[in-house]
Amino acid sequence: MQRFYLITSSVEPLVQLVPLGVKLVQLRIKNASESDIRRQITVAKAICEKHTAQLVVNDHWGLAIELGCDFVHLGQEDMETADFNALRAAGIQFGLSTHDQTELDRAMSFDPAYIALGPIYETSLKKMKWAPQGLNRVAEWKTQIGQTPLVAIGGLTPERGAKVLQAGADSVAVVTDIQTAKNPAERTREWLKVCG
Ligand SMILES: Cc1ncc(COP(=O)(O)OP(=O)(O)O)c(N)n1
Ligand SMILES: Cc1nc(C(=O)O)sc1CCOP(=O)(O)O
Ligand SMILES: [Mg+2]
Repeated sequence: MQRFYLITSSVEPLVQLVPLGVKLVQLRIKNASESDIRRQITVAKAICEKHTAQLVVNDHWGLAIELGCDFVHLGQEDMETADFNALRAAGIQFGLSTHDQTELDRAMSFDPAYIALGPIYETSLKKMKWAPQGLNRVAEWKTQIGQTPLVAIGGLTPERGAKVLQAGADSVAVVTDIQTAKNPAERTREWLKVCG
């Protein structure tokens, strides 16, 4: 699995960042109309195909099927409504969010392409009911899930990302650190270096 996992809130940053060598990208759109989400997924898919990057569509599994995407990310609430049979029939891989043991047990029963654990550190992106998981929890999750890839998310910076990878994560997912960087391209290069 790719060690650096870039998540953006819209398709626009992908135009600049994917050509830098980012190979795993999540489009995490909130609060847009369905037609605009459809447009953004279509553009993101074209950019990722051109640069041989893997696009992961967050939440919108129905549109992912409709638009011929091959990877989605689902949280625990998304899992309530997702049609896993339809996803499997369409050959779409899925990654699942987890925050505690109950969620991990549930998620593993779906045989996901990866398990995400968060928030590793405090995040300013969204209000969360879980305290920061910390590095020991990363190691514990990896021990439990074995060969299933582990994605760590929440409050990550390049410095923290290196420690999280060392603790056992296979991949580090990042939103705010790049979204709010003065120079997102420069910051992305830094991440790519840290993730080797
Ligand atoms: C890689 C990764 N991990 C976790 C999440 C969070 O998913 P979810 O809990 O469904 O929350 P939203 O992102 O939809 O607000 C994620 N998107 N990606
Ligand atoms: C979207 C999201 N989900 C999380 C989880 O724990 O499931 S943490 C998180 C925010 C990650 O963004 P940032 O890099 O901005 O902290
Ligand atoms: Mg979700």
